[in-house]
Amino acid sequence: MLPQSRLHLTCRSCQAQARAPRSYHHQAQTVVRGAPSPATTSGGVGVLSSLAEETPAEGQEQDGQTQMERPGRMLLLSELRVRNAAYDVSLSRSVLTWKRRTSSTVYHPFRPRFCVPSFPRRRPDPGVGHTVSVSEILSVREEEENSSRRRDDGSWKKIKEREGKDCGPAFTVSYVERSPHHRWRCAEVTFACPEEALCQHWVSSIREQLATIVSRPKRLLVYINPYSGKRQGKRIYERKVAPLFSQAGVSTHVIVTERANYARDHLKTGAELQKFDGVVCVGGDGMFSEIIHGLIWRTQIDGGVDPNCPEEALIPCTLRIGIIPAGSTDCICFATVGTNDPVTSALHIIVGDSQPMDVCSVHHNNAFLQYSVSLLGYGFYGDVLTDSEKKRWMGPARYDLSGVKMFLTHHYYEGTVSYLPAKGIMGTPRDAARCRSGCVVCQHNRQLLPEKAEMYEVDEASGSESDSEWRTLRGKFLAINAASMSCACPRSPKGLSPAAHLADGTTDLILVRKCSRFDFLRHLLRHTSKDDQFDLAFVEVHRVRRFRFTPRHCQSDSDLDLRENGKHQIFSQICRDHPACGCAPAYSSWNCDGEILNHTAIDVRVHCQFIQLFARGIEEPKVFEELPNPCAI
Ligand SMILES: CCCCCCCCCCCCC/C=C/[C@@H](O)[C@H](COP(=O)(O)O)NC(=O)CCCCCCCCCCCCCCC
Ligand SMILES: Nc1ncnc2c1ncn2[C@@H]1O[C@H](COP(=O)(O)OP(=O)(O)O)[C@@H](O)[C@H]1O
Ligand SMILES: [Ca+2]
Repeated sequence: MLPQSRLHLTCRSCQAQARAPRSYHHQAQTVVRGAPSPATTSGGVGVLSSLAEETPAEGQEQDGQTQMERPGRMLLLSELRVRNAAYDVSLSRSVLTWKRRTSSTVYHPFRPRFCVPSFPRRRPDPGVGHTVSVSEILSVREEEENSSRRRDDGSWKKIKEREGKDCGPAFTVSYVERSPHHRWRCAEVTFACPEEALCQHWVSSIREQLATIVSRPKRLLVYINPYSGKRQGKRIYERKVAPLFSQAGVSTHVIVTERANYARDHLKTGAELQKFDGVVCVGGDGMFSEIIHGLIWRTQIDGGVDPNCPEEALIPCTLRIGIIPAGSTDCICFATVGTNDPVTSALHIIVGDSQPMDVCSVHHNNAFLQYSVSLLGYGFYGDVLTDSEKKRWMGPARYDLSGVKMFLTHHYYEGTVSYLPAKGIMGTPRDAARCRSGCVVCQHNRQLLPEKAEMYEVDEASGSESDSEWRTLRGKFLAINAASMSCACPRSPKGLSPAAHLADGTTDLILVRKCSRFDFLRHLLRHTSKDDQFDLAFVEVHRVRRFRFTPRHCQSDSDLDLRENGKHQIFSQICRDHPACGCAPAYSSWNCDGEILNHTAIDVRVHCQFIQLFARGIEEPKVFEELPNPCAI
């Protein structure tokens, strides 16, 4: 028998205050159509019944709205206790809300105060409510009497001690709480119930809502590089990530890599990918690079496409990839989540976030070399990487030491850059606006691309006319960088190209021409300040769909003449016939997401939204009303 203690309610449908049972919910159809149901007109009293009875089937959702568009559609409402204080707790399809009862509390179920965490944290106000999106609930569990739970510090504490008294039946909800600097934490709140049956009903109702979120992964394939960064990958995963996955009911198959390219090769041939909802890599950008190479390759082979052929329309990868940052730069994680924090990344994976990302394919003489999602850098960044590989034992600091060394060396490199500007798109590399969660620029520019065909393929098909679209620059450069996303990282929180987009089908080609050391330092320093690193006479930046680079030593004078006539196809010809191409150690190399390319004459094209990450892009800080949450752990 269910508890029948009573609760004051005001129903928006009937505007009548009623004395209702402690557990109350509207008839679903009444709320959908905005008309009072027989139950509500006769006093706003509903009875506790199973969710299956009250939840309309898909076909009944006639207005076509999403769950989030109907936050007020209540499924459950009860008076429960949190830390021995009375709260009105409600569950709708989209939010879980709990609000402290005061003597004057009159419940307004359709006017919740949205109280997502605010910063800085303010003193708790007992009258304030808490609202958590169902999509950000991680798990719910029923507390056993006298049960104990492991704390973050590894010790155990009794639930009863926590509640301060014998609390009877109780359930605990774990959910995402936002902390400063885009970090997410797992918070918990325990609700004490007057009856076991009510407790079970709450637990099963929340679980049923969670089960409707189909985007959440259930099985993950995890690769750990034990040598990434400060060699803490395994420890980070075991201590910080695995417990969260297990708490959220995500099963994992964990593989610790035994050599470079172990994960890539396993994905290419061995992994039973149909068994998994996603792949997680624990490591740095180099490890992520391994994962995408394996996955992209496998997707093409499974789809009957030749991954080596530059003219083939490649099949995008649908299996999402999660990054647990444990590397030296971790710029792919930082630029897609906003922070390099393993717990935050794990929570984005658990809630089933999706973020599409552009991928550049790099070819040399029509032969596939590598994919890139972050930085393709020749000159300065290529040399920093080459030099730093010898200092791997130093960990992440190797980049700073090699950076200073290469800055002092002050080499310049001659070559020719041709590029196909991205036309008709929204956004430029000099925009003040940034690519953020739900970016409209990425959505808009994706729609500009013809279905199943990238822009460059269309250009090639149209023959000589598209040649006129190409622009060619020749000169002496300190650095040639292509940033397919901002490349924000702790060293440069705004990144190499702050206005670049994660998924707009373009890359920002940054050319730093030969200049003095002093000027180059000014340019570098601006990566760490608010000043515009492109606002210098020797720096230019272009948003492009495709580009080619040929170093000076790969070109003959006659080749240069030919190219000036617009025959850019000559690039591959020159390189094939020139024995010195790309191999001479006296010249720079390309840094491709932290891997050194074997060739220097390259042809790069962007594949719009080619892979999917367990991320949502960087969230804009929001002004929230309040959320001091005394229950957060
Ligand atoms: C004077 C300070 C200047 C700071 C300039 C910082 C610019 C940083 C831009 C970083 C872009 C990073 C793009 C990502 C690359 C990663 O894919 C890739 C692989 O990552 P992983 O090891 O995790 O696998 N990482 C990298 O290639 C590392 C690039 C790091 C470059 C650091 C450069 C430091 C430059 C210091 C110059 C100091 C001059 C001082 C003169 C007195
Ligand atoms: N078990 C392993 N032993 C040695 N190298 C590995 C192993 N697993 C992966 N690698 C390679 O280590 C390199 C660096 O990995 P990454 O995770 O990016 O660390 P970091 O950020 O410190 O550079 C990558 O090129 C990757 O292919
Ligand atoms: Ca891009």
